[in-house]
Parts: sequence; structure tokens; C-alpha cells
Amino acid sequence: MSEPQKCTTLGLAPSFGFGDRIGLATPGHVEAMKRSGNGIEPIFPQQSIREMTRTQRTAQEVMDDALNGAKAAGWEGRTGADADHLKTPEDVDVTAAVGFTFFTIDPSDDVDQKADDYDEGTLREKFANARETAPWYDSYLGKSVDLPSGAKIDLSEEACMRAAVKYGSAIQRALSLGDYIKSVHNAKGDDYEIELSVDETDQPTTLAEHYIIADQCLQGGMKLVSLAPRFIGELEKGVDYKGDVDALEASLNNHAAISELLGPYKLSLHSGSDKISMYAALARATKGRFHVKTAGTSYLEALRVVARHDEALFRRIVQFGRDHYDVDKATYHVSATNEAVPTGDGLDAKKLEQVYLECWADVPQGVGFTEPGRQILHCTFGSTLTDPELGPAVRSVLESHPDTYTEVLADHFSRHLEALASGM
Ligand SMILES: O=C(O)[C@@H](O)[C@@H](O)[C@H](O)C(=O)CO
Repeated sequence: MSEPQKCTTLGLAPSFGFGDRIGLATPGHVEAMKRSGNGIEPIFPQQSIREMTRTQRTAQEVMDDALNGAKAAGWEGRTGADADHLKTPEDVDVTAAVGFTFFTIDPSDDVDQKADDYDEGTLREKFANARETAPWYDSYLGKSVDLPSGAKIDLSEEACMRAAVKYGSAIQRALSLGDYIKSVHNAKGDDYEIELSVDETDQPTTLAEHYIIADQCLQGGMKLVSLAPRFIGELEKGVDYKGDVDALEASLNNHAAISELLGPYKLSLHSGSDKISMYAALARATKGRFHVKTAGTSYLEALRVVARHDEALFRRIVQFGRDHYDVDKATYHVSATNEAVPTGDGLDAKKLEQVYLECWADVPQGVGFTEPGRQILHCTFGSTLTDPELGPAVRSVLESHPDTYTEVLADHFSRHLEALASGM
């Protein structure tokens, strides 16, 4: 085989991230792109530091698996490469060294998640302490911004104080990591692009917060190509969007208007797996300037291959997942509980797949999966894949049935890509 291609930056082109936690999914991702790409650019190598830690894979392995898989499947187009959820300079070092081009900065550890609930007295007290992390405060205070969408952002004292308390340190961390990414790439003369993700917060990102965060990053010289706010409604892992899609679209219009006004940059949808019901709204609101990030859903499709070819192994994985779920779910936004999902005992093979993975045949047109059982398997990927028996057994099934894995992924992601294209 000849050398795999290098990854590139994708700029403002609509893009789709195909995270793969096992390293065998890219041929299926390529097949979906060939069938239903619709002008959307792929990011095949994509993995967060959290995923690499849990699966014990290196950045080099992630890169090699994705690029070799793409080459073997005959992909001749471009691909970006997403070093996802970076929190430290060391995270940048390990991913930049192996050719990642799209760097997702995640400053969520520095976000004050309680800021939205502070009463006035507490807010003022917290603001006094956070003041020095927000040197920008006075420059926004009392202003209002008219958005092309017709909405108005009121940068009132309260809005600016809450933004300072909630995001002051996070913006500082993002800017410093952005500078570090720039210095690493300038030294090598390599191109790069940055996404900022603030999606992993308890409360939705307000328009005022989005405006201040993005404006500060851009004023600080960050090469921001995309931003992932925490959108309204519930964006849980492994299931469709939960919430009012019309209200979401109205909110997306306003977030997209900010990105047009300040950037432009793309709006990014994290936990994008299976969010079929909201894709058209995202594509419409952003006029095609979007990035969608998926990962766990390819792992679940891998388990579908296991369910169909080795039922006994799938049953073990279900039980193992249930045993590890309460610990493994800690950093993920999910609502499933073991109590609400039947154990595998007494379920026949078809019902077991339906409860823990769900089948497209059972899902109405235009929406995605909703079964809570999916979240139990979704969160326990690290424990399962690093288990000395289960991990190799899963790989062995996938390696013995590559055509099944490619076909289920191609079908699965074609549905995602077509739903996005319907709004473009
Ligand atoms: O599990 C992870 O750490 C990542 O795959 C995700 O959080 C990623 O950023 C994502 O949103 C994929 O849907």
C-alpha cells in the first residue's frame, strides 16, 4: 500500500466528524461518504483525549487506523483530523506531533457551572473575585448588539457579570491554549484550525455568553473555525435530540447570526451522533456552515455486528456494561439508569438488540434512536474495550465480518448525512 494521505484543514466547508474508538470503522465511514456525502467534508481521524485515555490508544494509532482505513477503502478526497477535547499543552503536543489539523479546545474545567443559579448578592461577590479574569468586562458593559436574525443581545450588568463569573477563567485558558497551538504550528510552518467547545456545561450558552466568548477569542488572535455552544434542549449521548426542534431552530438562527457577525466560523454540534431530528434545522440555520461530531455511535454499530454474529458475546457485553455504567457515565451527559432498562435475561436476540441498540426498522422517518439502553453501552466503551477478554473478542468479530461492519456503518451514516443535506 502506498503512503496514506496527509490531513488538511477544511475551513468553513460543512464537515462531519467520524470518531472511531476501535480503529476499524473508517471503511464504513468512507462508504457512507461515497453514498451520501452531499458536499459535506469528512474528518476521519477524530478522538478526544478522554477517549484515548479510556481505550489506551495513542494519537498515532488513531491517526494510522483512520488514514489506513480511508486509503484501503479508496477515499481520494480531503480529510481533516480532529484532536478533540484538548485541555493542556501536553494534549496539543501529542496530537500535533502526529499530524492532527483541527484542534478542539475544551476549557470546561474552568467554567463555573453554578453561575446561572447565583442570586444577586452571590453573583456580585463571585464577580469581585473573578473580576481580574475578565479584563474585557467594561468593554461590553451596557452595550447591545443587533443581530441579523432580528434578535438583540443585551449586555446588561447582570449578563456581563454572569459571563465573567462563568467563563472568565475558561476564556483565559482557551486563549492560552490557542496561543500554544499557534506557536507549535508556526514553528513547523504547518496549517491548523481551532474549534472551541463549551458544550459540556449544565446550562445552555446564552447569546451574550456566546458573543463575549467568541469575540474575546477572535480579538486574542485565535484561528477559530468553529464553535460548539451548549444548545438548548438535551443533547444526550447516543440518542436523538430531546426538546422542541422549532425552538431550537430559532435559537440556532441567533447563534448562527453571531458567528456570521463576528467570524464567520462554523457552529459545531457535539454529541452529534443520532441527532437526526435536528440536523436539517442546524444545516438551515447555519446555511451550511456547520460541523457535526460523532463518535460513540460507531462503537454502538460495532456492537450491532457483535449482536448479530456472536450473541453470547453481546450478552456478556450488556451485563458488563450494566456493571460498569454507574462509574463510567460520570463525565457524559446521559439520563438512562440501569433500573429503567431490562437486563438481558429473558430477552430473545432480536429484543436484546432492540433494547440495547435499537434498529432503524423500528424508528419512524425523520427521527433518530431513543432507547435508553444505548447509553449504557455507549458510556462503557473504555471498560469493555480494555477488558482482556471482551476487547480482543469484539475486535475479532469485527475482523471476521468486515463487510457487515462496513454495511451497517454505511447505512447508519448515510441516514445522518442525508438528514443534514435536507437542510442545505
Ligand atoms: O467521548 C468523547 O470524549 C468524544 O467522542 C465526544 O465528547 C465528542 O466530542 C463528541 O461530541 C462526539 O459525539
